[in-house]
Amino acid sequence: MSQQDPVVGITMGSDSDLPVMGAAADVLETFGVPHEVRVVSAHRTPQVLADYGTTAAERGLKVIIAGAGGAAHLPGMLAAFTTLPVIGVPVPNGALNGMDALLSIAQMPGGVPVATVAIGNAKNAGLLAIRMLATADPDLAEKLAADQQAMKDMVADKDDRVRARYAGESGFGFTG
Ligand SMILES: Nc1c(C(=O)O)ncn1[C@@H]1O[C@H](COP(=O)(O)O)[C@@H](O)[C@H]1O
Repeated sequence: MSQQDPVVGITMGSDSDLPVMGAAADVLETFGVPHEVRVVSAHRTPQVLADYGTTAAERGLKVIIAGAGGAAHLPGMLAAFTTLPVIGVPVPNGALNGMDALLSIAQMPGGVPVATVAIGNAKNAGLLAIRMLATADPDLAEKLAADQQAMKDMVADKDDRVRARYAGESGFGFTG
């Protein structure tokens, strides 16, 4: 397999999901994880979905991310066609703003698991895929650890600024 062969497949039910799903591609790009991005629909292109799911592992994919809105059957149907881990992203749209997609994706029958992230949180889907890959990739695990440390530093910074702003105002002897 060449260096550039995708190991993560990002799929979505429509190109209208792209503004949300782009965040998954962005985080994979940042971590240097080869990925592909496809529009695949359980309802509108069922045969393409079946082909994608059945060939994903033999094409070298390790994880599939699937985002869909409304009656979101894409992640579950992909999970039915493959043994690869599937991460579902409920895309917010329409009258129910993602609640429908969240329940469609999370409420899978026993035996066909789909990992589900929060409504619209494609970034976490990307990060979860990276965590899965990192279990067998020490370089990637190191990058994840550095990213986590940067987040800790950022929050510590915020804490410093908030504490400085309210220092001496608490009246409860708040010294932390
Ligand atoms: N939920 C699904 C599936 C599927 O689950 O296979 N295919 C398309 N869709 C969703 O329909 C919404 C509206 O799509 P359009 O914007 O194309 O009308 C999108 O959020 C898409 O994910």
